Amino acid sequence: MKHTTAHRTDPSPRSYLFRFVSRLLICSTLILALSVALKSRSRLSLLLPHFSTKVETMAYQQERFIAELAVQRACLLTQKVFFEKAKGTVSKDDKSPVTIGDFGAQALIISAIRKNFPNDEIVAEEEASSLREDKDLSAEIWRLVKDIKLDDEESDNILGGPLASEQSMLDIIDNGNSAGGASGRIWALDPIDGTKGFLRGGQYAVCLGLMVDGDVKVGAIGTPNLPVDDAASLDASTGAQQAATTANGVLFSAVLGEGATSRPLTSSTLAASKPISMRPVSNISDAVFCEGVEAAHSAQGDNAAVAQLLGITAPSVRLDSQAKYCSIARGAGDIYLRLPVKKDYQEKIWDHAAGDLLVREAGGQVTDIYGNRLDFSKGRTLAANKGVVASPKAHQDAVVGAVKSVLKL
Ligand SMILES: Nc1ncnc2c1ncn2[C@@H]1O[C@H](COP(=O)(O)O)[C@@H](OP(=O)(O)O)[C@H]1O
Repeated sequence: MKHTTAHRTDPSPRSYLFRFVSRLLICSTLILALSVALKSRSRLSLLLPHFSTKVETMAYQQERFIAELAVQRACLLTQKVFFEKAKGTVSKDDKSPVTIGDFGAQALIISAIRKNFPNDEIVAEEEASSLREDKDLSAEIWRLVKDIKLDDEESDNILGGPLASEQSMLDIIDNGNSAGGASGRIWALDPIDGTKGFLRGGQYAVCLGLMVDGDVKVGAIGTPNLPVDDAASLDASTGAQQAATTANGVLFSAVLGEGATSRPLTSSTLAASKPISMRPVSNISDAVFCEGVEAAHSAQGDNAAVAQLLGITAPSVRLDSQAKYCSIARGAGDIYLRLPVKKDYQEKIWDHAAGDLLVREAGGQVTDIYGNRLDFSKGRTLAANKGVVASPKAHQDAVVGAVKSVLKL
């Protein structure tokens, strides 16, 4: 048998030199290309103000995905709590279903944030000290939390899978104790917004927003009792009934500079999304306004006076929770008025962060009663603002003008 052997001859000094020079050339060309690319990016961002936002916000796609998936999983828990425990309940004492749902949803969402963004801070509504003292309640919440998972295993694993133990659930709940503020990445979480609506079987929302240096960049809101149909509107008297019969639940989300979307809530992977936007309103008197069901949370008499001043004759649509922001963002209503009842009440950031971004990304504007943008950099509350006024951008000045006139500001 013939063997053929390939002989490698040692390269000559000339070919060494040739290889060295050619590698040097390739490296310097790459460095040159990189620096040109970086320079042209900063030049472009001066010429096109949106360019830098685009580049920056593309980084938030992962945050949006995790927020949506985490909210979707937490909605499974709130729905389970409602159907097992809340139906027919009206009280809101410490052992109420809403307390169970609140703690459970908070634990699930914070554990998903911890898994994916371990260095981020979280401002959440609940803290676990009362749970540590009430062993029965803690055990009951753990029994629910440990069994909640998305049907799609891969999606559930992305969120970190099931929580490890009852003790770790309590520790995770306490991770929501950030003081908030003007710097760093801070999530604002309301595990069940609209607790009264939840108990009634009406509207409630699972809300999560990400602020970076005090500016809201990402928002996700799950509304398990809103109908998927954009055109469907609810009011206080029919909301509960419709929720029980026609609603499938909707998951809303937005990223700063990227627009707002909605998709049906599922128990598995995320469903396909579609862009949403506010309804075009050429004449403000044709607008429909939304307000809270609870008279203790917004001054319904003042809201009505503002509507009258604007020539609005349609009755208000009353919804609990940030479902109001969601409704106007998808054109089921146009204006959201939350005029203060108590002079010294400070709105909580978790009640507004995600909704504020959703409406602005859907073509609206959100301010307080003075016309100032909501300032999420002041800590756990909107200490620099009073009330909320949201409407299509083109009409915001007129609506705020009417608010000032009614409130004599
Ligand atoms: N005096 C007040 N003025 C405005 N908001 C208030 C309030 N007292 C409580 N709230 C907030 O109103 C939220 C509900 O809003 P809405 O009435 O629009 O559904 C409550 O959230 P929770 O339901 O999470 O407790 C609570 O944070």
